[in-house]
Amino acid sequence: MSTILACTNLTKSYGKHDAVRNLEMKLNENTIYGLLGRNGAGKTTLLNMISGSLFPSYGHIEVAGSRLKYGETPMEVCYIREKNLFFGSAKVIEILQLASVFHKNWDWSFAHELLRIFNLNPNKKIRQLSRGMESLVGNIIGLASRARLTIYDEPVLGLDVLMRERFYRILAEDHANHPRTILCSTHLIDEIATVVEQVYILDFGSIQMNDKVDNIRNQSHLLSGDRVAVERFTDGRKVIYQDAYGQNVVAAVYGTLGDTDRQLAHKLGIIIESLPLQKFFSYLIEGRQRIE
Ligand SMILES: Nc1ncnc2c1ncn2[C@@H]1O[C@H](COP(=O)(O)OP(=O)(O)OP(=O)(O)O)[C@@H](O)[C@H]1O
Repeated sequence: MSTILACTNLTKSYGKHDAVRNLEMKLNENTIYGLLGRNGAGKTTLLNMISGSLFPSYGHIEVAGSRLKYGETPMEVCYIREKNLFFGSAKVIEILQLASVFHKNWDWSFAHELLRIFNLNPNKKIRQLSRGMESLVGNIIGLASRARLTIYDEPVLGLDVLMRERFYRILAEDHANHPRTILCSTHLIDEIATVVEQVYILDFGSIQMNDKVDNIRNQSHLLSGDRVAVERFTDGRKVIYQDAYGQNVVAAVYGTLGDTDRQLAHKLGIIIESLPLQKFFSYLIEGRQRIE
């Protein structure tokens, strides 16, 4: 599979603080990725660099094989920011008309269909929209642009659960018909897990892990039982988080557990449960583990 985006040794410093540090990222064509990280992890800084709005202190970015130059906006990228910079006095339709100029694969019939699906009046002014409706304008641009690389920074912010589900469903359906790469930054991992194939987890400006969602699901487990038994079982395994409650211990373990492992756990009185992705993400970040 060919690469649409490659970040090499990417660093962005503000004074002595590295918002992004020695970051490596490679995105394949036609894949949907999630970018996860807690507040201040460096997600927006990274996305601003990929979209050409911010220049790295070190390292470089290649989009579709070309190295991004200072001040250059990559033509293949459609970036939908967390905080849109739309003119308040412009109408929704005028914002879409402006966006269509910058994206050569723009699909007007799809854009009109999306306005209808999301109940947005094209003649309303941006300043008359609610926070969620404004997010929807950005989401429509991201979808209708059909760019080779679409980047969303928190696309469902301010959307109610119905609109969030609708957005993710349309994203998945449209991606199946018009494959392209989508990178979606979010805090809501469980919601996005139904559409993303792979996730990058960012913490303190660096990638903590990068894996397929299915692998994470199959390999993350929550063990609970007597402290001695759990410690014996987890010896030599990748423990991403551990907490004690008196004599009992709860441990989050990353790795494959085969039949023999499960039989041993049963013998030791250890209960094994699968770990929801959101919980895995919290444990990984709280335990500050890096999974290679
Ligand atoms: N212009 C700036 N000047 C100084 N520090 C900055 C600047 N922009 C970002 N930072 C710092 O860089 C770090 C990363 O910020 P960034 O906005 O990229 O995080 P984030 O993961 O997008 O957070 P959130 O999820 O809260 O939006 C933070 O510590 C932030 O304070």
